[in-house]
Amino acid sequence: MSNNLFDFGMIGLGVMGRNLLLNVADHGFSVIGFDKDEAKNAALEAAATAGTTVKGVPDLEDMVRQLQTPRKLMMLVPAGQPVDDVIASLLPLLEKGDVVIDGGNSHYTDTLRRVEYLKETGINFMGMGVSGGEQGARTGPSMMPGGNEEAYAHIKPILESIAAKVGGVPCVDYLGKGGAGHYVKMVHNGIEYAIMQLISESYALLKRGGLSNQQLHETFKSWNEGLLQSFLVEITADIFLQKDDKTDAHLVDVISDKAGSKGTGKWTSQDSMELPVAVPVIDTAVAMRTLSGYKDERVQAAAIYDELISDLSVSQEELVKMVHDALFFATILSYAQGLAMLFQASKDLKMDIPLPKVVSVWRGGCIIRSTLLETFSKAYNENPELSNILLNEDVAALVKSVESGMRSVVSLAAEAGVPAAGFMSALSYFDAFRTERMPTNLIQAQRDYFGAHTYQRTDIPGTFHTEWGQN
Ligand SMILES: NC(=O)C1=CN([C@@H]2O[C@H](COP(=O)(O)OP(=O)(O)OC[C@H]3O[C@@H](n4cnc5c(N)ncnc54)[C@H](OP(=O)(O)O)[C@@H]3O)[C@@H](O)[C@H]2O)C=CC1
Ligand SMILES: O=C(CO)[C@H](O)[C@H](O)COP(=O)(O)O
Repeated sequence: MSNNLFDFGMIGLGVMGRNLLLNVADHGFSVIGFDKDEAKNAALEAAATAGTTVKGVPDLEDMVRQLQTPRKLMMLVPAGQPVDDVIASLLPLLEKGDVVIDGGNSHYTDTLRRVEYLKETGINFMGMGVSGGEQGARTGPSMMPGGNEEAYAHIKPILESIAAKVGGVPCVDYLGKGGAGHYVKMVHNGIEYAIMQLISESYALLKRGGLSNQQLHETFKSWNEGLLQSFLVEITADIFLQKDDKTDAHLVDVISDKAGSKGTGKWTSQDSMELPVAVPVIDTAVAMRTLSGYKDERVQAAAIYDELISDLSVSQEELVKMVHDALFFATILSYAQGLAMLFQASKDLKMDIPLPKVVSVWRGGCIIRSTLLETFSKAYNENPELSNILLNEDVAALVKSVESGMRSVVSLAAEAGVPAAGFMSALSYFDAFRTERMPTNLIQAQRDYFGAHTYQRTDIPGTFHTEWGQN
């Protein structure tokens, strides 16, 4: 700490802000945090590692005054109005050249608006996705910054030092212009939603097959040692062991089935439709969280319709094998859809998102980290302009190796009445994607029939209209 001035400041000392700031301090930087709640400032200082320089203050102006120039500041506050409020409070306190990073889950259009607005003041505003939750923030998150590349150079040493590392490579990189950082994080969360939905469907099938929580733990644990190795599979294995501290039950069995959401999955779906790019597994995951909230209707429907159509017609051993394959297949499809969306958005929204860097940054620290990302990394390094990873031959080989298990699971779920919308959506997307001629020629005929919307032919160039039904 030189001149008694701090290297880095944080606004918002909640779950993410506190942990990320402590992580920065652990890497030799002097840090100062601001939260109007004095208890949070005290908690920050109390949690600091011995020998590090960490201070919490309840006054924003006081914090800004104690930062080295050009100032390097991050905010980790709830998305939306709080971010605009923080910016408004900061503006009179900052100078040209200062760097302000919004590390929360802001919508990328808000970020774009803020970048443009702050450009006039000479303040470098960057939107950055942070992933890894509480633990990741404390020990090594994955970070997805976008915006002004020159401003990134000022904060790069700090971010690289605190990021998760895979093979010594930090899981942070400059990911494109404007709102690119938050766009990449939004799609990351869309993929997160999709994989979580698929894991929950795997759980439903295995549970219907009679696996106990102990067996579910063992199954997910062994999956995490193979092709399916990932953070989400790893924590799922742990979850099945957790006992409730209020009853004798396993905690998972007493948790309400209404799933929450803060919006990023929905934004991914909404934006995919704007582009447009098809991301049906993500759409399905969003829809299933929504449906989970309609508890009263589901309870009524369960009384009207027989929930248990039939038992599963396979042994537990066969079931575990085929669900494993289906989960692997559909997980690949979830990444494929999200990455295809990034490919298109990068061009259409002029963000120049480098996909090889995106998958590299996702390899460690983040919620969707998995061994599969190594394969995708290789695919994008071979061809950075790959529009869909399903077109890469290594990925195709993996997909083909588990395709039959995927088909068996969809049949089994349909037969037995186990809801598996994510799996079904993944397989249907795949079957459409690998189809040279979809049946959408009929839709074109219908559109032209009722609305004179015209159509193109397969044999003659041009646009055509027919007076239908006259021959
Ligand atoms: N939790 C997670 O796993 C992850 C969260 N994120 C994102 O990071 C951001 C922060 O999340 P998280 O740390 O979990 O949230 P918390 O609610 O734990 O913390 C938010 C902090 O922001 C402060 N704050 C709220 N409004 C303002 C304001 N107007 N001015 C100044 N400070 C304010 C709060 O202060 P106080 O309450 O004292 O007023 C609080 O300390 C969100 O955008 C979230 O979506 C991203 C990745 C993972
Ligand atoms: O960004 C995150 C992880 O990457 C946050 O944990 C986020 O809150 C998850 O989304 P949701 O609350 O909608 O499930």
